[in-house]
Amino acid sequence: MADRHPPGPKGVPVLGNLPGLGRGMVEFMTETATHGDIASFTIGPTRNYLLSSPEHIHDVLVLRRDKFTKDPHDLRTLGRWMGRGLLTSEGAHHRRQRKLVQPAFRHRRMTGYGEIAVDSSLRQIEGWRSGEVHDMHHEMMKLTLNVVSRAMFGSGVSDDEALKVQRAVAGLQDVAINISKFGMLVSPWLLLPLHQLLKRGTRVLDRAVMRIIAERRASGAEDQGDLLSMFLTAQDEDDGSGMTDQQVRDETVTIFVAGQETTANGLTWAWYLLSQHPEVAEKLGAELDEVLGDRPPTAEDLPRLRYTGMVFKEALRFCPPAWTLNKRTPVEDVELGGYRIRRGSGIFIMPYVMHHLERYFPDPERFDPERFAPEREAQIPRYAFMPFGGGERMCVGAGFAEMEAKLILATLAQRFRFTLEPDQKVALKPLVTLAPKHGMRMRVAARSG
Ligand code: HEM
Repeated sequence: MADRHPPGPKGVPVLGNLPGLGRGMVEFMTETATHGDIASFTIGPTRNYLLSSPEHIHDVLVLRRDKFTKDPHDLRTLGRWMGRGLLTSEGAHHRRQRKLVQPAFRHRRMTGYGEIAVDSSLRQIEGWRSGEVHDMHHEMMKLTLNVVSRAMFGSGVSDDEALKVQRAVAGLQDVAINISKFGMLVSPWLLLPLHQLLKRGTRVLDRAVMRIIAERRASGAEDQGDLLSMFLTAQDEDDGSGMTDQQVRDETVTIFVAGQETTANGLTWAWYLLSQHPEVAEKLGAELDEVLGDRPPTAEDLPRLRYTGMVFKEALRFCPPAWTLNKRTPVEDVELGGYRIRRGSGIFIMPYVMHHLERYFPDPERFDPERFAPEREAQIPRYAFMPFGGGERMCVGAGFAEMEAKLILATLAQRFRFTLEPDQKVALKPLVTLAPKHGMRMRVAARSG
């Protein structure tokens, strides 16, 4: 096992590659991947590795998953307000929670969530008229928040109560992003006001979610077809135990965090890419006319909306909302690709980087849904395309997200065409998810009229 480091971009003394990263993380990582299947770089004293071969990724996420964890520092920071839900837990606790949460996303429950996605879309665009300009990023954020909230709480929770949870989660996400952004630059005590905001916000969120849980438990209502019902009645098949109120709270908050912005950004990029490729938008419209005519789509239509599915997959390839997985770290020294990787170093697995590798996606900067025609999709190796991650930490909501996004795409594209406003600047903003930096203002035109 070699003790030398894998190749990588040159850094500067003390700071290592921090200046390069500061100039743009997506660009830096894309360049780093050109150094090899395992490339290395440093952030201050910490050595980090970027994996860009499906084999190494499979090794870390699946074959030797027990040798790697999500970065404990990141888990602690997020856990302070998100608690110990699926995203922020590890080991036995994670495995148990995953078993309890997963059934809420089983196939047969999807029809109901699909109805919510279509109904919410129709309500949101009800007043839209040809010639109006809408910021599609803002619109998609609002829509997916509404969908996730209705799927979570069903109709048993008033709009007012759901809104309190939505606002509290959004506020906490902003504070948490600022803490991690400024945490690298200023001394910790300067961040105290932000930490206090986080504490206060968490109390507000806890009160709102706990009240909803208490009301639902007190009502004795059985399965109402929503995620909350599933969480409250979930039982561990080994010992029959269920989730405590705290666990239900943590998983609820996790679903709001993991399930809204990701889908919203995936859809926003899809609208942008469609606006730049009128021939694709045309073909999409033709499929919707043929399969649906004038009626709104349902989850049962999805197998026949093949091109719609290909368009969404290619949008996820081109601009994966989860552009990087949570950083992993080995729990002990390990060997990977002939190199010794020390315990505590950082391991980066980045869907964005994988999705733009020429060897798997020829001419990667070209938007081309035909890559996902069934016979061609079968040639793409697992982990070359990985918008939802992989292994036991793979997105638990992947099926939900795909169904929701395709139904939203179908509902809106059936009725409108979207053109980018000429003065709209388009750039990537890679924070927790890959957002558009300047919003996405688009002019709408009714298709039938
Ligand atoms: C296009 C939309 C989405 C994308 C691209 C996406 C992507 C991902 C990825 C890549 C991970 C793995 C992170 C890692 O391993 O570091 C993940 C985890 C997760 N996602 Fe999603 N997601 C999406 C939508 C959703 C939705 C709609 C929900 C719930 C309704 C959801 C719930 C979760 C949860 C709970 C986890 C943690 C799973 C675990 O660790 O066991 N996601 N997601």
